[in-house]
Amino acid sequence: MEARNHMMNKVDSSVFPALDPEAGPEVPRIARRVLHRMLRQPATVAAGAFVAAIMIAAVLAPVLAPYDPLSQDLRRALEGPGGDHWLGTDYLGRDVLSRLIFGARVAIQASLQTVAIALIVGVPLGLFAAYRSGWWDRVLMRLLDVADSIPGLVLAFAIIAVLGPGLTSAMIAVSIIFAMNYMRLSRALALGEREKLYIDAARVSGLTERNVLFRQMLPNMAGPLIVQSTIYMGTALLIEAALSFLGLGLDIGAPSWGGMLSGATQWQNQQPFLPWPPGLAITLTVLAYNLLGDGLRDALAGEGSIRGIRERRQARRLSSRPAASAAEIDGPQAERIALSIRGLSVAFPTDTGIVTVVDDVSLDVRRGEMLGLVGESGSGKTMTGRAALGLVPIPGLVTAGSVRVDGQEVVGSSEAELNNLRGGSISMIFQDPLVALSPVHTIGRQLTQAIRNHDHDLNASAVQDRAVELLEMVGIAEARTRLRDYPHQFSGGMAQRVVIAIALAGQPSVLIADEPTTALDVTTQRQVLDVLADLKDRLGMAVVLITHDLGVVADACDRAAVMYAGQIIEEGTVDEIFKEPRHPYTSALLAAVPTSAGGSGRLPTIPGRVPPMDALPTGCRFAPRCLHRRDVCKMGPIELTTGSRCIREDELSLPGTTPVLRKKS
Ligand SMILES: Nc1ncnc2c1ncn2[C@@H]1O[C@H](COP(=O)(O)OP(=O)(O)OP(=O)(O)O)[C@@H](O)[C@H]1O
Repeated sequence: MEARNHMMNKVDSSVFPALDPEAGPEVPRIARRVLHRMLRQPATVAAGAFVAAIMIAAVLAPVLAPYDPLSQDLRRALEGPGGDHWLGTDYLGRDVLSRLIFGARVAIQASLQTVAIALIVGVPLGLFAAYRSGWWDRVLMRLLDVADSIPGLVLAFAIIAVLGPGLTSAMIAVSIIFAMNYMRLSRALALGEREKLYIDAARVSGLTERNVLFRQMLPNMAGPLIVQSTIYMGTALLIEAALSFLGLGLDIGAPSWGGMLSGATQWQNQQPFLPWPPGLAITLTVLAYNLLGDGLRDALAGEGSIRGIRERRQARRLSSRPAASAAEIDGPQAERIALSIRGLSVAFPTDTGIVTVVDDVSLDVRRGEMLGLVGESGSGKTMTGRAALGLVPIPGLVTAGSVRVDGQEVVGSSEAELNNLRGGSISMIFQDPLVALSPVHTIGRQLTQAIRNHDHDLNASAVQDRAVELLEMVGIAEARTRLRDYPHQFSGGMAQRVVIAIALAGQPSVLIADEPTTALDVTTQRQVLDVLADLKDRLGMAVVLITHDLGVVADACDRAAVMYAGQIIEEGTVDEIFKEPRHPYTSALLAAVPTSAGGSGRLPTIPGRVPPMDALPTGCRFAPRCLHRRDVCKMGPIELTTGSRCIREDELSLPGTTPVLRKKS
């Protein structure tokens, strides 16, 4: 609970668009843009105008209709179109135009009511099933499966049998069938939305379930639901017309398009024009509904989701914030910073509450610099690296802080913006190269694909040349020939070089290398580290080398940040960290590294284990394992002030070491 409160306090509502109280006004703006796009589609405009005209006719029927639609004049039966009766008269001498206008009322009312009932019933159930998941979802979906297995017509008859005959019962039956489809659609949409960061953020912030469902998720699902509704309106209208045609709808004399069509077919021989007005009204209205739905779908496709817009706006706002790092570091230094992380926290919702696994991490990595992010397993190194690319796995989320790559904010950026950033400004390589490469495509195909992703203008031979250049850059001999090889034809070290080459395709300024040498033997490790160090110098890249091996840090890095239980506990140059550690944890880690002095016997180990992230001690997180702990260490959180998170750093004189540097290959 404490962890949860702690996390909630840290949630910065400005980081999460969904929680932004100002997010509301985006919706009318999006609606305006969608409308603007629809107005540029002539077919959609014509369809919209037609539907609008029908709706106006339905509402104003008593004013617009020249005659009473029920008034009969048998002397003038079956007249063709003329001055008194613009669309002629039917077999009872009733004015066809007036009946058509009043018929629009029935058609519009039936379609609107049917769809409205279906939406009101189906969408909340679908949302609820997806959001709650678990047995709620299973029970609701099984019930739906049972209902779905009954043919629609049988189900409709069953409902009519219960409710009694008549148009209203029939349309309620149709509503229920539509509602089942809406339930499936909204569940599928909600399942997609539920996994997104903004929903986690909304949950974490303590918003009520109703608020999350209807204020956060529903607006982002509106597009497909509206499009589906226009299609169902047409279908409902057709069903109403068919029921009336068969005499199962309204009273036979009442003006409905289906009823008019039915009567007209009996008198078609005497008055061939008679079926045309209701027939055309039905066909054109259904067509207009569908065209409107198509146009709306196209217009929404150009827009993305409402959340996408909120995210873009948020990203703009974040990128207009002054960069803390730039403000804190002198001009020329600040310009050289390629990756700046400030107060980053990452959390995961778990059964026991929200667990913060990366807590208030701040780092700067300059161009041409390699920073070693070192720590025991589970200390939060990978999660920090992933957050830098906006790749925190679901259901984790960034709960606070900022990550800037080349000055561009990552936290709160939309997927589209992140996709531009990833591979371009920042790239990442992982531990096992063979998992990162597709086994069924040649290296050349994978490399050229990566190059094309970033440079669409290069022709085929330029792409090929660039692929060769990249392979040569990472030290692969006979590069042109090797482009035709598959990953299994490469050794582990060579495959890791290929992975690095692919990561370089977009000329990133920041490369996150997550344990890139762990899966390799010692000699190959050295070679891959040499490649990274060489690229960092030649290309001026900022490299973050994630590792649990201090030897690797000594070999390749300029600076190091030591992580423990989600926090950076010490930071400095490699020389400072190794020779004069200021945190007992760093010192204990160093004691476990082989030294140039050699020595006999077993290397010392650190007693105890890293505490679970949901049961951290108050005060210094390392205190329970620390040989230098005092009561003061347990009193409260300790800040990373002068490069160390040890409250006793001034009193302690901790032993360092001279690491064994592996031979350059
Ligand atoms: N999908 C997840 N759900 C819940 N917790 C997770 C998830 N992924 C990671 N964690 C937790 O986040 C914490 C940090 O994990 P992270 O992978 O960043 O550690 P690490 O220092 O990189 O460890 P390693 O060296 O083993 O990769 C760990 O406590 C881990 O249990």
